[in-house]
Order: sequence, then structure tokens, then C-alpha cells
Amino acid sequence: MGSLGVLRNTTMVCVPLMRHSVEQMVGDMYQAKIEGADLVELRLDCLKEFNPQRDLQTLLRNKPLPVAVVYRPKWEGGLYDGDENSRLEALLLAKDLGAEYVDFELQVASDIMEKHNLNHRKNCKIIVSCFVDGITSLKEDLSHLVTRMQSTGADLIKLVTNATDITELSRIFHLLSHCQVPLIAYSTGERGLISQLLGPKFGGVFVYGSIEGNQVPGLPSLASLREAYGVENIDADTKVFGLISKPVSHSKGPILHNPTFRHVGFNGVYVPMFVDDLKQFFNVYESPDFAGYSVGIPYKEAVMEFCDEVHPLAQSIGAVNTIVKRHSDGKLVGYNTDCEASITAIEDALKARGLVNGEALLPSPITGKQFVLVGAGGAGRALSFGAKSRGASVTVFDIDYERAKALALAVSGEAIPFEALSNFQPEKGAVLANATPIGMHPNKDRIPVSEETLRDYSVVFDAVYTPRKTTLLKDAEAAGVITVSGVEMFLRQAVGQFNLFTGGKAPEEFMREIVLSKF
Ligand SMILES: O=C1C[C@@](O)(C(=O)O)C[C@@H](O)[C@@H]1O
Repeated sequence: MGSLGVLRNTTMVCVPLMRHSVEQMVGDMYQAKIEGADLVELRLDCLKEFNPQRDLQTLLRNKPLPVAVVYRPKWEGGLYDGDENSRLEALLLAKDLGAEYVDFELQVASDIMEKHNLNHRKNCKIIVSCFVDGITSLKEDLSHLVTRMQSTGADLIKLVTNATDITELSRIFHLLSHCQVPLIAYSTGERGLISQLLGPKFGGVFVYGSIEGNQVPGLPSLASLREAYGVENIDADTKVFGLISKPVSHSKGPILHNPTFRHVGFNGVYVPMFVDDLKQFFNVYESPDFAGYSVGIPYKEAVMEFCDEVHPLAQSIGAVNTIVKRHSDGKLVGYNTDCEASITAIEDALKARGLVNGEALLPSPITGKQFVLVGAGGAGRALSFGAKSRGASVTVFDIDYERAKALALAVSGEAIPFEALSNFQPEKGAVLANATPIGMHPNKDRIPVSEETLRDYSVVFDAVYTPRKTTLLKDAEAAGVITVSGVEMFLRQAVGQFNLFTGGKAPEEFMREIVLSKF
């Protein structure tokens, strides 16, 4: 792997090393360099049997990259619980031995800076850090806290929080854009991930990533920072797009949309957004920087009420999977790209097998067929409206029978109680479409219907795309049935989204290549 290249922003990519032995840490430093990191963070508190004189010499003499030395005490969330003076002495020693950055916690920073005259040192920069356990419960104003950290004489300030909601991150973005001193600020956990990924946009000094084979929980890999997110290309003008979903980490959207943006020279970044509360989310992220969204589980229907306008197709389906913030007036406009994506994926698979629906030259290979849909949520609604538009008759199953009935009514189909699904006998040549998360990673082994009935269908489609070949598709294939993977729908809906996000024409072949090679 090569270097991350010349950063368009000033953000540096840092790898925290939390190994137990000095040898492993040295090895990881080299690995980090190979993978393109700009610096590493040495977490001394993770070392077992740490001998400051001996080990710091070894670490700092062998460093292939600049280092930030951290010796985190238990009282600040680290592992060290020994004598405080020994801890601080080790940090001072690291400074004398040539560490480029040394990290002192806010609680001790002023004293130590004054006592050791650290304001006047040469090569080593002082990071003053603070962990905030819950931004919202913080008694002090965040900017006041930053001012306090700044007044210690720090060269860099590091503020880490554990966001419990994505909306809290907007305060971090605000701080990053307004702070007078170089600031590292991010939130941990799945809900905090975008504070890392968007750091370069708002002026964050470091973005943290982990090296291959030594994944630090909650941190993106260096490879994904570079290949998926392209952090080196993000700047203040970068438009932010994201997948609003819960859960969200399963999505392959980032590895498809980001390289495609770069391929056509569009200055955008696409990130996973773990959203708990749609209303709060849209209230907080109203700036034009947040330019558009994909919408995933479980929000495709609920999100409609937050759109200022909804495209007629999405309106009739009752589900939105794409939102664009219109340039001219900032209004949120909702669309549905799932519908055509899923139906054309099924149609094309049938056409490719020569199944053109008899001699009658009907408009679609599914015209007149029974379309058995499992799952009446957002994706299911899109599928059934698509099926209806092609003249198929829709049979709906959902664990929520009322929901199934409502959808059946909307597409002039029939709803059948879920319990009947395992013994359900479809019409000859019927289409089976799974639009539930059954079979999705990590519950990969489950299928929504009984295996014995699979051979009765002419084609089986699964909207789940992680894994690419679900158990349902494997079983259907084994039963000799044509299968259509959710990956095909995923690709097609993303093509539609790309067009809406950028106002341009998606490079479909390029996107297909990514899907074939990376999914
Ligand atoms: O259903 C899906 C999948 C998706 O939610 C994802 O997981 O990336 C993205 C949505 O746009 C799409 O409609």
C-alpha cells in the first residue's frame, strides 16, 4: 500500500498503538508507515512491564514516523494506575528523547507546563487533552472548556467525547470550525464515527485510523479512510452525503459512492449516519454542507414527514430512500430509487435467461405473474409498487398483518397472515421477493420461507445484500431457481441516487466494477 498522498487539507492521519509489548509497538509503527499514516500515537499505559528509560529509548530511536506519546491514567479512561509523578516524568522523558508530541491531561497540564517551563520548549508540541463523558450533561459550556484548555499554553487541544446521539456531533463540528488553536475533537463509538470522518472538512488536526490486523474498536481502518472516504481529498467545500439508518455499519454505500464521487471529480463525501431521532437530526443538520441522504432501515417511511416535497412515485409508494437538499431554496426533496432498481434487476435477470413472458410480447417478464412479497416495510413497498406497475399480482406477507393488509390494499393485491408463509403454495412461475432483514449479516443462516417451497418459484430475489449470496439465494439456486441478488438492486438504486445527488450522470460501468470487485 502506498502513502496517503499529499493532503489537500492539513489533517494528519494518526494510528493509536495500544500494544502490550514494545516490540509489537515498533512493528506496528512500521506497519502504520507502510499503510500511509502520518504519525502514530504510542499508548504507554497499554504496555505491560513498562520501563520508561529503556523502552522509550527503544521506541523513539526506532520510530519511522512522528509520534504522539500518551500515558493515560485510569482517572482519564486509560489503563495506568500507578504513581502520578512517575507517569509525568515518563512523559517529560519522552519529550526529551525526541517525541514530536506529548499529551498531558487538562487536569495536570497547567501545573506541569509551568513547573517545567514547557511553553518555551523547541521541537516537541504539547497536546492538552480532555475526555468529556457526555457532552449534553457537561455543566460547563464546551467553548469555555476549550478556552480553559487553550489557556494552559497547549499547542494542540484534544477533546474526546462519547456521543450518545449523532446530533451531539454538530457541537464538535462547530468547535472545530471556530477554534483558534489546532484542535483534535471527535466522538467515539458508532454514533461518533462521522466526527472522525468529517474532521478534515471542519479543520480537525488529526483523524484516527487503525492498521490492518490490529483493529482498534470504533476506528476506521487506514485503508477505508483512504480508499472509501478519501480523507485526503476532503476540504471545507466538500459536500456531505450520508446514509441515515439504524443500524448503519453494514452498509456498503461508502465504498461505492465515495470512489464514484472522486472518479467524476465531484467534491463530496458519503458517510454512515447512525440516527436515533429523525426530527432532531434534520433540525440540527440543516446547513447546506449536508447536501443529501440515502435512507435505510427503519426510516424509509417515517422520513417522508421531514421532506418538504416528495416525488410523486415515492409519494405513491409511501417510502423515500433518497433525499436531496435543493440548492435553490434548501428544501428537502424525497425520492424513491429502490422501486425501479429492484424491478429492473428482476426483469433483466429473467430476460437474460430468455424468459420474456411467452409469445404475447407482454411489457415485462413479470406481467401477469404472482409476486410474493415478504416484508411490507420501505423496500417491500417499493418492490410491490414496481411489480404492480408491471402488471403482476402482489401477495404480501409481513409479521405485522395490518401492515401487510395496508400494502396489499394500496397495490390491489392480497395479504396473507405470516404464519401461512411456510406452507404457502405459489402459482406456477411466481416471483418471490424478500424485503425483510432476515438473512442479513449477522443473522445469515435464516431464510424467510420454507426451503421446500422454493422450487415452486421461477425467480427469487433478496433485497438483503450483505452477504452478497444470502442463504435464501443459495437455497434457491440449489433448487434450480433463477436468483437475483440484492447487490444488483443496491447498485441500481445507488446509480439513481448518484444522479440525484450530483445532478450529473452516474458512471455506471465504474460503479458496477466496484460492486463486482469489492462486495
Ligand atoms: O435499501 C437501501 C440500502 C441502503 O440502506 C444501504 O444499506 O446502504 C441505502 C439505501 O439507499 C437503499 O435504498
